[in-house]
Amino acid sequence: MDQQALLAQALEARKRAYVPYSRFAVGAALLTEDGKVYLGGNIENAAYSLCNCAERTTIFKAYSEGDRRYAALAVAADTPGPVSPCGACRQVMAELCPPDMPVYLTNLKGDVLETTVSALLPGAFTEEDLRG
Ligand SMILES: O=c1ccn([C@H]2C[C@H](O)[C@@H](CO)O2)c(=O)[nH]1
Ligand SMILES: [Zn+2]
Repeated sequence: MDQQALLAQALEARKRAYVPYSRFAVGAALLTEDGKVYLGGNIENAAYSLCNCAERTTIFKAYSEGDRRYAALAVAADTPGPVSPCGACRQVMAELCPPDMPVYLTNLKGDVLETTVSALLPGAFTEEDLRG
């Protein structure tokens, strides 16, 4: 699956968002090394701090289904430029995805930014930092 197809899946995933509070739907599509695609949207809550981003919904879905090797992630939202994943999602990507994994960011206008997990969070806190 190429970049364009994965981005199309991320746009499709926006339909899975539950966003009664922000009305800001985000979609993410995670491609596994086996060629499977997991979709997820952001899931909000009346207790606002419990809102879960599309990126984490998708990565957690894949991980908890036993799919643990990922090839690429695409994210889509209605933003002026390519959507910018929040810090929490960058940290989760740094933990569960390969550092050089491509991340494709887009918006409804078709702007695309191709980056990587490590570029999104330089100097990430990792498991290694827990060793004294
Ligand atoms: O990259 C992002 C940025 C924001 N959100 C969600 C969180 C919240 O539900 C809404 C507004 O921040 O968008 C995502 O899902 N992904
Ligand atoms: Zn996030």
